Amino acid sequence: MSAMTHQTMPARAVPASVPVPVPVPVDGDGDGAVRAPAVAATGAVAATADDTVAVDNAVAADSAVAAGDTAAGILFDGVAKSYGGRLAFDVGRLELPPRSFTVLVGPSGCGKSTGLRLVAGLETPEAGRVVVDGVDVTHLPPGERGVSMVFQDFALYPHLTVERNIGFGLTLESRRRRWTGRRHHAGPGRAEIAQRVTEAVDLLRLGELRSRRPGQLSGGERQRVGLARAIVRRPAVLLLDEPLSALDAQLRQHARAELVRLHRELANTVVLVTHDQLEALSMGTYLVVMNAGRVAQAGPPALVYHQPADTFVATFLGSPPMNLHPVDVEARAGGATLLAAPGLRAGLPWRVDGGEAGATPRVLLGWRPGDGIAETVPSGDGLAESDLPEFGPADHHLTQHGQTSLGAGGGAGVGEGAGVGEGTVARDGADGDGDGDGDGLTLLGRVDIVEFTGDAAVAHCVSLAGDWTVTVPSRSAPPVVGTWLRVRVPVRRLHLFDADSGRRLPAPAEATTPAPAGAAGGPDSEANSD
Ligand SMILES: Nc1ncnc2c1ncn2[C@@H]1O[C@H](COP(=O)(O)OP(=O)(O)OP(=O)(O)O)[C@@H](O)[C@H]1O
Repeated sequence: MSAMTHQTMPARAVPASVPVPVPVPVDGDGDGAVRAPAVAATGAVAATADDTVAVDNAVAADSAVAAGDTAAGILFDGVAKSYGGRLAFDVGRLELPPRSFTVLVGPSGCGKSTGLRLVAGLETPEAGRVVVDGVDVTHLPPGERGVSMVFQDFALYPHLTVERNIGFGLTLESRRRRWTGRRHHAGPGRAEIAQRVTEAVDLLRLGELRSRRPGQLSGGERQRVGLARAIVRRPAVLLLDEPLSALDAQLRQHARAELVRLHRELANTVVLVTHDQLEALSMGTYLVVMNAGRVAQAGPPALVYHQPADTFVATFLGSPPMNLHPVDVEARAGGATLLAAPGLRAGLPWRVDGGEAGATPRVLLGWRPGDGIAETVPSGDGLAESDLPEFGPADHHLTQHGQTSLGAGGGAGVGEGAGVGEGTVARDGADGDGDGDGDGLTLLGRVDIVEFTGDAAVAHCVSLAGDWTVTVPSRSAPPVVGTWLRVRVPVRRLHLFDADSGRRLPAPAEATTPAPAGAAGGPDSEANSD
């Protein structure tokens, strides 16, 4: 990840590994003659005598969009970018909604930063178009795209006060226009710069720090200055490349809330890159999960969490990750299905089939650790598959002879009841509450490890159906290593995937639920229609 802050960016690609200080003047004539302040070993920008560099050309203020006109959506249309013959970014079609807080998430090296750099103009794609606010910006210089970018460590000028750091880009802008004789479109004057800096200072609550230098600021304060420097340009699109990664856990949590608030106040489009799935789920209004340069799934975070398009998304989002079990599929009377594996039974009130091919698919059954309702089984020794209830209407009540409930899971998932809502994912049987009519999963396992996480205990269990984890709220008695647990999961919290392709096998209720606008699904969907 590059170490630096907000852009006026160089028109040429800057290697990701080279920290680029800010603001970097636009190399408008394309000769590469952009000089930037030296970067100290720490990643902070060192002062140089000539950090206001002579440059030419049209500059960012031309494209800085007025605050009231910042509804810029972003479209990747058949965009491909490779390095050394290896595709780093390969997206058929992906639309990031205007005014969204979009989060790009995925494992290291999956192409998140490349996507951001393609929007910023720091990279040029080999194929396809990047469209910002309806304008094809693929071949526009960075400074003419109406975007600002904040990098990982906010690299501030150590010799300048907070106030001057924030206003630096605008001052540079103003001088540059004088030098290049572009008086027909004057840069911001002193009064305007002062006013815009004051606005940014107020927005980021930096009033008391205006006269301090970066060395006198905490990490969180430096982050706010970095953001102020980006937003002072009033960008239609604000690109954030892991800006929180340098902060400690407490500051990071605070900074997340600040970013969400900032987005609300600016009402612009924000795109944040992170590899932190908690950040991805909690901050964004739109989520793009990437894998190996491609979009695995895009949509509102709650939808992506509750209806993951494939096993990659299912296991990448959520901590601990979703449990997956290979199961046998058996059709039952009345259009129902029994899923079975050693020590595991699940009844579904719908038929699982292989679509037009008609073949029974090989299936992976998934459930989230927070969705399981765990019960200890005191007479656990010697428990076996025969202890599982038979599939059928009378077999779903598991509270028998002295079993101890370890808490009510089944519905503690992220986004519960929000956005996607019960209606879109519910697929219960007749009683609609997910635990009736013999439906849902019952699974036996022996507790191997217990992790205390504060709010809960996570029991790692071994079973004939594979290893799995279940989360038990801390108000319940914690599971004990070596004992047996029986876990029940309501049918509406079960996930099915094709064992060969890994793709989701949607429940009937999902198939009839209209997807929210722009909520592209998995690899089959528009998001990767190429
Ligand atoms: N300038 C470059 N030259 C060569 N390869 C590059 C360059 N920039 C990125 N890559 C490669 O492209 C792929 C995608 O990189 P990218 O930085 O977009 O990933 P990322 O998802 O942001 O990763 P991380 O979370 O680790 O920052 C990686 O395999 C990376 O090694």
